[in-house]
Amino acid sequence: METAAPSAVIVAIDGPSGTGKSSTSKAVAAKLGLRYLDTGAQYRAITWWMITNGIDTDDADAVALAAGKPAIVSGTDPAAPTITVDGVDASGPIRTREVTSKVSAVSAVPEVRALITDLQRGIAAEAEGGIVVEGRDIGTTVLPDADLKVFLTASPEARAARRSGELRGKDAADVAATKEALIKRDAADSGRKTSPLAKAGDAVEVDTTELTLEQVIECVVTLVEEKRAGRK
Ligand SMILES: Nc1ncnc2c1ncn2[C@@H]1O[C@H](COP(=O)(O)OP(=O)(O)OP(=O)(O)O)[C@@H](O)[C@H]1O
Ligand SMILES: Nc1ccn([C@@H]2O[C@H](COP(=O)(O)O)[C@@H](O)[C@H]2O)c(=O)n1
Repeated sequence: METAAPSAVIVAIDGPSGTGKSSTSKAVAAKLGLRYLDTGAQYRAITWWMITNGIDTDDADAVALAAGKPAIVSGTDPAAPTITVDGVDASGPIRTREVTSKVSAVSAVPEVRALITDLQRGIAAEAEGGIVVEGRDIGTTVLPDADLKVFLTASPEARAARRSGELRGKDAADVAATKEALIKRDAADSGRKTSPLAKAGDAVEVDTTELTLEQVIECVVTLVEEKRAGRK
């Protein structure tokens, strides 16, 4: 499926929640003139549509039956990524706590994964200059022939502190609750049967716990440049 132009580079960035996938991928894509795809936003979008349309997100059969109904469109400009559902801007609604708590159940449904995976492969194939695609199963399932695969990690403590700081300031109770929620989501994402969160065998693992965001971006940019140089 990866049929972009010969000079194009396809980069897959996977990892658990809060490891810095979105921030890193957007910045790397912007620096290198590549497109950017946030696949988590697509799973959040279909989850938001299920909730809005009264589908019980714990009922896998009902979710599977409805999965083909919403039209999900992702804009891949790293400076201004967009996501719409049936033509409606969903970028705000997909970030609510309700969607975050239900997205793992919806994304575990094989029919949902099949549809979203097709969508992702189509977007990658159309990105003539190349693309950075971030998610949980990009290197293992969606784009197994990606030119570069990166798997970001960070300690649960670092990830919770980052997320809590983002929400309301670094209160100890917030950090503990956030840590529990992200561990629970990672366990669900890693434990599902269909394309679970996993590091591809040929992915480069980068532990970001002690790194600044700028250092992680620089590290990935260097890895992409090394790949490009090796292809000349
Ligand atoms: N190396 C880092 N050091 C400090 N803060 C970071 C670092 N990387 C990312 N962050 C911050 O951590 C938060 C989470 O980052 P980001 O949204 O990029 O993670 P993610 O892996 O895409 O998360 P999710 O999978 O939950 O969407 C953001 O506020 C981001 O600015
Ligand atoms: N390739 C992917 C990407 C995401 N998911 C599911 O979506 C959830 C939300 O992802 P965020 O990156 O926006 O936090 C995530 O917890 C997964 O359930 C996925 O399955 N595959």
